[in-house]
Amino acid sequence: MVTPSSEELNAQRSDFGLRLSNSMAKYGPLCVGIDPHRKLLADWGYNVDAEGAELFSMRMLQAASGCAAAVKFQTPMFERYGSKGFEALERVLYAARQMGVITIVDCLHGGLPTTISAIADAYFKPNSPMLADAITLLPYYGARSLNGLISEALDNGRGVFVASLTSNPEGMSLQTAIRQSGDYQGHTVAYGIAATAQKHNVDIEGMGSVGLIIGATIGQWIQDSGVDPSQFTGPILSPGYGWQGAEAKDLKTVFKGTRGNVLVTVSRFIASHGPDISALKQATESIALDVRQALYEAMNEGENKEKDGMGTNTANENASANSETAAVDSANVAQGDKPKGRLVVLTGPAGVGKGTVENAMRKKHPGVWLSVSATTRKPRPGEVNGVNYWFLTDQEFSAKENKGEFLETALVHGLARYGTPLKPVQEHLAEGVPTLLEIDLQGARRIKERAAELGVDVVYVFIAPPSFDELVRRLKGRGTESEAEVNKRLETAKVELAAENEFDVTIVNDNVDRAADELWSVIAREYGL
Ligand SMILES: Nc1ncnc2c1ncn2[C@@H]1O[C@H](COP(=O)(O)OP(=O)(O)OP(=O)(O)O)[C@@H](O)[C@H]1O
Ligand SMILES: Nc1nc2c(ncn2[C@@H]2O[C@H](COP(=O)(O)O)[C@@H](O)[C@H]2O)c(=O)[nH]1
Repeated sequence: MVTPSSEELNAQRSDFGLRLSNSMAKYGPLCVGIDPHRKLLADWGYNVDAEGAELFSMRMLQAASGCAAAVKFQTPMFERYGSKGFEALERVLYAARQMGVITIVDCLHGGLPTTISAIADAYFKPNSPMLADAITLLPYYGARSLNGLISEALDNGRGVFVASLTSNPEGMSLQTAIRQSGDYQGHTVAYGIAATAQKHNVDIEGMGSVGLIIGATIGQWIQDSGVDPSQFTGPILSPGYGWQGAEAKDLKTVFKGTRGNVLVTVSRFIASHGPDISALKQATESIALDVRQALYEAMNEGENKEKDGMGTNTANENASANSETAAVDSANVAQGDKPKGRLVVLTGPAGVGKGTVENAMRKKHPGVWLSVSATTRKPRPGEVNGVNYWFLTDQEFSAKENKGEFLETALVHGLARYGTPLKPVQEHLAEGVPTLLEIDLQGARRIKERAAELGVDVVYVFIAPPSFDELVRRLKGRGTESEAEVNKRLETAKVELAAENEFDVTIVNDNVDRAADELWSVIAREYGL
């Protein structure tokens, strides 16, 4: 008899952990929270009832499909409408299954084993009315009280997320309390919960199906809890990003050294861009890139962790849970002796597709860091401060310029000022992180003048359109500028096109994927990747 290899066994798995890690490898670490708050329904012009909640949810689902790894529904937002609310949730879950979107039902159930075993019938069985890929659980009847329900989930290829570290201050004092007896005596309550959950994941290659909930806002409290997310091999669901106050730096603090198993939920920030579907999609894509970048950096902080008391594998041994490309990039980028590559400066006429190409490239290679410029122009719908640009007033911009905080600045199209913050560029280059700027021709020329003085080596890349007519078509088709602004940009474009020979490399953007691959090959060559 031929014994199947672990790869073959893994390929046969149809469990939640594998489905989710495949989805995260494809779409990144974002989970769209679908929470039909009453205020959002009113803002979107919907009735504040079960029907409004359903319409809202269907639209959010549409925005998330193809942009996020999973969606999460908060049951109280449906339950408030009684049986009609549950019917709405059933229909939305059905739609998600038809669309192939992974669903998490945030019902936070917990209780005595005999009582909560009924929950398996509600969510895990093939003919369950609200069949979901995973649900959330509260472990405060004791983490082992959940074992029966977890077994039912695993037997049906489903998963669970057990609340471990929530972000409310009162929750923290409870969760960091020291256990007085029993298993994990002397450890915190949260540690015991995490260690009990981890036991279900130990023999699984890659990401397990029993996850934890760890709030992104807990910051340094993570240390008091004794829980080390980098040692956990199930998925970690992390609420609190954006609206509730957590930023990229918080993800880095809490999830230092994790290996691609953190799923960040964002809800109100995305919903606030609705109901327009393209604005919702754009907001989802922006935040997805932001989260991906922050978690990638978190992954690289905390390399070489040793085994800890949870008896789990080390972070590096669990790299297989990670997205393929991120793992490859990390192996190459995060080594001790990092090559110091040249700064990559990307320029091209307005509307040629610089942003589109560079986004496509970074989706495949999240290890590339894109500088976030400052600008005095107003945000477009869906643009996010700190993600697309730092949106500054004229006074704020001038103050920073006077303090020498910019590598370069320019008045672009005679309409607004733009500038590259100097310090983050220097820091990323010093760490050997592939560093990319997307700036206009004046900025590129200014960098040429200053590069030697700053000790920065630069490779200049020009993105060209297949033809001028196509450039006009793209610029007008984008629909984000008035006719006067489009004309202004086309004027600048003529000057920029004439400067192509000042650049080291030209990439013709006739096809986004191909141009993105070309851009990556320039970066890979520069940084020895
Ligand atoms: N290869 C391509 N084929 C067809 N359309 C494209 C291609 N690349 C980008 N586009 C489209 O062209 C428009 C402009 O793209 P994008 O906003 O990325 O340009 P940009 O160069 O970053 O602009 P700006 O200089 O104003 O920042 C968008 O609508 C985008 O979808
Ligand atoms: N010189 C700089 N140019 C920049 C910077 N950031 C962006 N840009 C360029 O401005 C135009 C317009 O951009 P848009 O987002 O308003 O359409 C485009 O050509 C960008 O490349 C910067 O920091 N410095």
